[in-house]
Amino acid sequence: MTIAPDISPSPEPSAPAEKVSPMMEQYHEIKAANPGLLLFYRMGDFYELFFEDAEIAARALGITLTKRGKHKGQDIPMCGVPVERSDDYLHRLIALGHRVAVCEQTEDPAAARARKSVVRRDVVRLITPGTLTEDTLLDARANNYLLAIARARASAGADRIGLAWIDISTAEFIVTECAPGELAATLARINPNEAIVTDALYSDAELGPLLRELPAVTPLTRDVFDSATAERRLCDYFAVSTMDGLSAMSRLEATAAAACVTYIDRTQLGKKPPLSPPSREATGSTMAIDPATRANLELTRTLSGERRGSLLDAIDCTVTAAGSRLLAQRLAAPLTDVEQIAQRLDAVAALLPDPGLREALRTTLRGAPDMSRALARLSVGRGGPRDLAALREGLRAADQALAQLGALEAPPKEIQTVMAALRRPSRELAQEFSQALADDLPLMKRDGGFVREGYHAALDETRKLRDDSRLIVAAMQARYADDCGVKGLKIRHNNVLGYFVEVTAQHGEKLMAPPLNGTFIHRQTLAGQTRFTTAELGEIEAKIANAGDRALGLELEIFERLVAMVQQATDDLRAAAHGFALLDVTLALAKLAASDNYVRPEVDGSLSFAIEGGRHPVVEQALRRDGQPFIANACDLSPGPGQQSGQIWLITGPNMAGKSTFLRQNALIALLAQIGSFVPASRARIGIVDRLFSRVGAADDLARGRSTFMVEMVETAVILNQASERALVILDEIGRGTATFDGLSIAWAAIEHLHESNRCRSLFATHYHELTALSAKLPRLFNATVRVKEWHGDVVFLHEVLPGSADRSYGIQVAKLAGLPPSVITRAKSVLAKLEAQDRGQSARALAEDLPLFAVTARAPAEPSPPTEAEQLIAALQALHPDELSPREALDALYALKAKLKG
Ligand SMILES: Nc1ncnc2c1ncn2[C@@H]1O[C@H](COP(=O)(O)OP(=O)(O)OP(=O)(O)O)[C@@H](O)[C@H]1O
Repeated sequence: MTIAPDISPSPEPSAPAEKVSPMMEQYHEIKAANPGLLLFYRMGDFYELFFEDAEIAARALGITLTKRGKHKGQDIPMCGVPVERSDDYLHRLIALGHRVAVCEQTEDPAAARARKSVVRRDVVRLITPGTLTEDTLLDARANNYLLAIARARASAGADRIGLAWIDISTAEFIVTECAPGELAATLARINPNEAIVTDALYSDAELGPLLRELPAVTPLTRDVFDSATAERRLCDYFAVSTMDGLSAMSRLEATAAAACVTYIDRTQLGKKPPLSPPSREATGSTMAIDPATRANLELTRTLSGERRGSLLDAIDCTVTAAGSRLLAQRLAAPLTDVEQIAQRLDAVAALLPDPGLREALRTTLRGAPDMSRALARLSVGRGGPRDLAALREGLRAADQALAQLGALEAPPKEIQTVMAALRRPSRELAQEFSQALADDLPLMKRDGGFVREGYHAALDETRKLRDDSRLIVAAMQARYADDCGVKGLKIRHNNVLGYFVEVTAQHGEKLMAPPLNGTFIHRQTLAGQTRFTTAELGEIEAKIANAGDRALGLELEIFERLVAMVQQATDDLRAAAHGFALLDVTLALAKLAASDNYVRPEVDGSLSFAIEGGRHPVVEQALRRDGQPFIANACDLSPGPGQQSGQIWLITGPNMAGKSTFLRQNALIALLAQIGSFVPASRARIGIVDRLFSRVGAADDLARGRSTFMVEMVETAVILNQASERALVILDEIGRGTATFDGLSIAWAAIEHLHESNRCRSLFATHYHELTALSAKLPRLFNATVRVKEWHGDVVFLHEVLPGSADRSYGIQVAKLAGLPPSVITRAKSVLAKLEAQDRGQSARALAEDLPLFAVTARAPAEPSPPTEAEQLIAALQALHPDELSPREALDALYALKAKLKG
């Protein structure tokens, strides 16, 4: 989805002849300064939207569209949302990919009235999907990324893409580069909430459609992506004179990174949320998983879009939101570095044997609030007292966790990292917070009452005055009644007179006569009462009225002082917050390993893939809930003796036997191993997988105008074109979306290609039993089948994967189980009997012997002819990047081109 085209520019300024109200004039001015954003224009207790904004918001929020006045003779459409419920509405607009400018009244309306002009207003913040910090607008368990995408053009096919992504709610900042062909997988991995790109990239024929599928894309002008000023903008943001000491980045990565900080600067209106220095993700350091594979394997969402039932849901035993976010990040980006994976596994292994320690630590973590998000809010001035308390509780929890971790004899490296991180923040901060903050805290600092009694003497005194006002007035009333000898004398308060003394009319005379009239000043005579003030009452009144304001003022000062202390300690606090997340994930994986009986995988640089007793992590849990066992199965795709490449298993077997489950479980085991988790198996040895491909099931993609079969072929094409030896490929029923022989032929050729060209470890499930004949020709192709038993004409699923091939699909038996009418079942059986008489298997075996191997014809590339002069010139021109040339270099390049022409 995209936003910019949704929101037309503000209405044109009206013709001078037409009278525009000052308010509308102000509206237009502010709107014009914030193009592409919905303007929330504050009017009293409402944010109002006008013109197209109102129409968009009314449609998106389902609220009433009304009118207010006229503009150029036309009604002005308007809709409004109440300020106190605006978070709700903002949340919905942001979720739809809109961006909002919040415009507040910046002066007291009374002041404007006195000036006889419109209330001053200003945009106080821009809210966009990728730059949120408010808890109410964020999903606690997911990261909220803003992603900038920059492109460097190069000669044909060698373009590069630079990416930088930031979660300002947690300060994470990462950069990397990829090839355009890898962009889809990279976007799927990062899963940004908002992307910013140049106008050119946004409308690029090849990459534009990919970008427009993201939840929100904002095209921006070139200056934001200007590589020449990138370093300077980054330096400005981090207040350093060179980025060299902070981060090593390519020019392209720096361009994307600078675009991110510029956009943040703009949306936060100059406030600079603290960010970690950009950390560079080395190309190839994570397992590449394209969007189709992620969807097919249901990593974070099921195919129907829910978290429940996904792998993440099944393995997420974290107890904190930050832990849950980190686990999701790890799942999105499994590692390819053996050493790093081993470190994570060591940490899980260290926490595995002691369930008591694990539970104690998890209890501690449950009490540790989301420090990183509290920190981010405080640093952009949007934090409240509860954010300070979150840091206080976090530091307490850090001490507790450190004491508990002390029980580990030799903590492995990752746990040592956690411990070092938890030790970083100074404990004085925690002490100060404990002394300063009350037990019950208001959400907003402006509500006051968050500073603990006894922390600040002047505040205590002021509060006493405010709180004791009733007692003081009551005492005065008693004294006055006594002095005047008027029992019924009362001190009352209203907005006109403030505090005043009131007596019945019959006593009024007495107070107006000497000597009492020296003290009591007559103010008002009503039908039955007479009212007076006194100098003393006036003084007390001023004190009481000011006391409330002063108490709040003092509290706000204290708040700012505490926030300044936090800002000093931001890096340490952030490190501690990350330490908690790391600990939470490690504990969660240890708990999972213990409760679901997972083993530590051996991960190395080989091409092995040997799983014993493998299970599907999600299906196993689901079956367990129903009291059913999961049948464990082995899988070995490792190169056989004397072989250089991994094997392909061709799995045949009846419907419902468990083929898809088997395929997916092996992909998921590889993935879990490489995020550093134990795996659902009795033994697993996995040589690093650099890319995971899966083509499972079929779904129409009508939104993109592709039929089921087209989707299937597009995804298969990606695999056959891109999978290298280190990939793991899962193909389920390729070719089933078309006529039998077309499908069989495609599946046949695809297997040959995988075997001869890709040479990667693969699992291929099919109902085309004819394909099993291929194993006779392809030495690394291995037939396996899922066993069933036939019993009184019905089929019993055993879910055991064994060597060999199935002779039939038992489709009709499964259809019977599904409740197809008996007449249809009987008819289907007789049709099947006729078809089987034709014995397709026989002819396929013959075919396998007759056909020359695919590779022989397909792999020999045609000899390329030498490039012509024109082609050479074109290539030289394509290799030139005018933006990156000095005038001198440009001139030289021109001479060189001329020389080529002459030559
Ligand atoms: N190893 C297993 N142990 C226990 N139950 C299993 C196992 N594998 C699969 N099942 C059960 O069998 C059901 C069907 O499995 P699956 O979808 O993998 O079959 P399939 O062979 O791919 O079927 P089809 O060919 O019709 O697509 C699963 O939903 C699961 O409940």
